[in-house]
Amino acid sequence: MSESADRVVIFDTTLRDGEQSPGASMNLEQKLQVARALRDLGVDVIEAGFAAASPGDLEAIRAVGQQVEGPVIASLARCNKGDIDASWQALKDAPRRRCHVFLATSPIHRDFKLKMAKDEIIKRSIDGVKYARERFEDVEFSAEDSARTELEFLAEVVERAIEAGARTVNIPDTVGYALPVTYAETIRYLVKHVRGIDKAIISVHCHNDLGLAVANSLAGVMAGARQVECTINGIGERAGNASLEEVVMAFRTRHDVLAVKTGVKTERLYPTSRLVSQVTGLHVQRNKAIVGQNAFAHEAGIHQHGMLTHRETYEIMRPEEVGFAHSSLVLGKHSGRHALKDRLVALGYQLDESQIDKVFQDFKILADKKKDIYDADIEALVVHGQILGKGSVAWELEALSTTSGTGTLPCASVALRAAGGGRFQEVAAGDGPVDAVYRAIEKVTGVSVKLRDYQIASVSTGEDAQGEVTIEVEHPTGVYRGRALSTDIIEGSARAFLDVVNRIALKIGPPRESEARTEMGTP
Ligand SMILES: CC(=O)SCCNC(=O)CCNC(=O)[C@H](O)C(C)(C)COP(=O)(O)OP(=O)(O)OC[C@H]1O[C@@H](n2cnc3c(N)ncnc32)[C@H](O)[C@@H]1OP(=O)(O)O
Ligand SMILES: CC(C)C(=O)C(=O)O
Repeated sequence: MSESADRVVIFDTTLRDGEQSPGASMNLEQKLQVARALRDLGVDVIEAGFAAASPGDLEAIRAVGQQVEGPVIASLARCNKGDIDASWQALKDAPRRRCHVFLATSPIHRDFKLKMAKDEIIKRSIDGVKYARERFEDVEFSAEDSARTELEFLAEVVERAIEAGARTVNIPDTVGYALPVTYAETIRYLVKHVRGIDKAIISVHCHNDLGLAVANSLAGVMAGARQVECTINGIGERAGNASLEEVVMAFRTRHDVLAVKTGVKTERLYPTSRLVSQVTGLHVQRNKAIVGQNAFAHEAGIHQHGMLTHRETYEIMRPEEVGFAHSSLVLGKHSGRHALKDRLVALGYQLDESQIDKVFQDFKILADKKKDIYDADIEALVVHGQILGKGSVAWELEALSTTSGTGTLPCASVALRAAGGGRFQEVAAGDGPVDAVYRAIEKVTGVSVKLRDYQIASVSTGEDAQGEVTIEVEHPTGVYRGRALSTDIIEGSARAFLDVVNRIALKIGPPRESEARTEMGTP
């Protein structure tokens, strides 16, 4: 851990305070998986749990302590021998370990919860830190509910904890009550009034009950704190803790003002966020800063136009910095012509201005009805007649029959009508009836593709339920998606395939006369 004055220690408590989010409990394997990801992310301290909470938590802390090398591994403990002994049991074989003891200091906790007078709090804190120091070199003391504690008393407790051997003194805003200005005042007060404060690192631990956890943490750092306790995705008790990714990216993006650094490899933020979300089952809201699905997505036309001219008009961070693949311009009802034109070009369409105007009009009508506009929707607007005329559908399904069953080779016979006139038919065998149909269509059209994804879903109920077939294929000219609805799943599969073939035909031009196909008489 660097000792330089501008280095902030990142103390991750996803596995302890984060796990206190209702429903987020993790088993040993899951804790190990997250701990390894936190190590790869580059955090300095991992609080792996509360050893006295349960035998399972003790074992998980032990496993993390022994198997995850690099960061300091911490266990939380109340100021009592049992909790500290449990922490020692968990961490005695860990190469880098910390015991984190805590005791509440605020009047409301003293009077109602602990029923202890001020002098008892001081004695219990000193005893706890000293007992922990008999085993652990590295002891942190937290004055729980610091933000609602009388400043003079808080300073006294902190001073005595440092004298007793605490190397880190944590000043938690346990219930998220502080404001940036008051929290900064508290930290400044301690810096000024606690004798021996320079022997310890001041730590901040902020909860998000008023949505101020990150702002308060930053204010604390600006006032002199050099450790931030935080969690991935901001998970934690009640409204959560300060979000690690937000704190770290604020330091990085506003280094001009905050002037501190961390050891976090920011490009690991997004993958770590995804992992924690999967393991805990706690979804990340779409508009969550840094790691939400919308964090680098732009829908409004004016913003999209800005992004197309210069990314920094609407982005203060690069998505790659936090492990996102790229920014996205999402097409929707607020999008403008610039973004639509850009997408059309990306999809391979060379349309003139009047054609773009027409697509734009149709696009706005569609966007009023449909929340998400996919590339396939844009392609459908262009392909299905409105822009390039009915004749742009190169192939239409005329007839289809299949045979399949146990012990027989699945076969299909497909007849298609070509846009330029003529009815063509082919038969083919395949691994199943759908595969046979696809091979027959390939033979008729001369368009050969690699199927990447095939999905069928029921879109209604009952015996006449419609099946929606969606497919994704790879062709030398690109990746295409097709979709079709039918009560007959083989027919739906054929139509989805033709949807794709027609998109490809639009790009590569109409079928050549020389292509080998069997023309049939019109019935
Ligand atoms: C702000 C925070 O996030 S603090 C961490 C909170 N996390 C947790 O509580 C999760 C793990 N906790 C647990 O599994 C259980 O609460 C245990 C095993 C630790 C304790 O369980 P129990 O012994 O049944 O006690 P219970 O939780 O009901 O009550 C807490 C007891 O600890 C005492 N206590 C609370 N904080 C402290 C402290 N920092 N130091 C010493 N004693 C404390 C309370 O006064 C109460 O004592 P009592 O039993 O003599 O009345
Ligand atoms: C134990 C301390 C650090 C805590 O979690 C809090 O006060 O919120």
